[in-house]
Amino acid sequence: MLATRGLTWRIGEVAIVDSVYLDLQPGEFLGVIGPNGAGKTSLFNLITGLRRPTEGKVLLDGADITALAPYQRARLGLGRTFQASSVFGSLTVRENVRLAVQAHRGGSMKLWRRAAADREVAAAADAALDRVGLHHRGAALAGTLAHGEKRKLEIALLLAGEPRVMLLDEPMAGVSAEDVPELVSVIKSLTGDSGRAVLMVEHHMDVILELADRIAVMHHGALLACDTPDTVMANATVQEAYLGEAL
Ligand SMILES: Nc1ncnc2c1ncn2[C@@H]1O[C@H](COP(=O)(O)OP(=O)(O)OP(=O)(O)O)[C@@H](O)[C@H]1O
Repeated sequence: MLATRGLTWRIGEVAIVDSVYLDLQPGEFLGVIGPNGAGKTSLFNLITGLRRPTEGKVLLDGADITALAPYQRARLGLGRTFQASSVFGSLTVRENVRLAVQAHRGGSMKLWRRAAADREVAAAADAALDRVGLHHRGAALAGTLAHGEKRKLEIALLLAGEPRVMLLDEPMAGVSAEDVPELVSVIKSLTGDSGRAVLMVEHHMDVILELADRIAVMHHGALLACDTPDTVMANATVQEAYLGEAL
């Protein structure tokens, strides 16, 4: 579904991302881990098109999308979580999601069928809010949400774009321990239907182990291992890379 082929990003002589080959199957959940500075976010940026690789390719359904802009990749079904800055704090949660649905469907809405389109947008937004368990907070101002709720809203905004491949960059960041299990179950449900694939960077190993079908380990920009959780955890090279860090 999503693949990278020798994906490389150099700054001067330094390879921040070093010849990474990844394959993501439909319905698969791939966790990306690695010590701080390993290149995980940079890899994400290359896949979503925020950065252009020095070498290598990104493929979606076998088609080379390396030269496409982020919005073009999003249209093809590659979505990443919105950063908090793309949430309008002074609008309600429901209004934020409706805007995201509208932005996604924009071109197809003719003025004469405006009322019907509005109903469709509202229904899609409500479905996304239901999906992440935020329906009851629809009328709250987005700026007043707690961290865990904000992360859920970011996922709802992503769902509004109907992505086939979702990239989540540290979805647990800033979330209090008591909110983690609920967010994990929301994220778990994302691959449950429709063959949607998820690529997730996350520092919490317990979260990765609960969610991931396979784990890719990055170290100094390169892929150290990419395998089932059990195999990766038993890998001596991976343990060495994490020496001094809790794995
Ligand atoms: N624009 C840039 N210019 C120079 N160096 C950069 C740039 N972006 C990233 N780096 C460097 O590349 C390396 C990888 O950074 P990156 O953020 O991708 O790692 P990461 O694995 O996501 O780290 P963390 O887990 O801390 O978020 C780091 O050493 C970082 O300082």
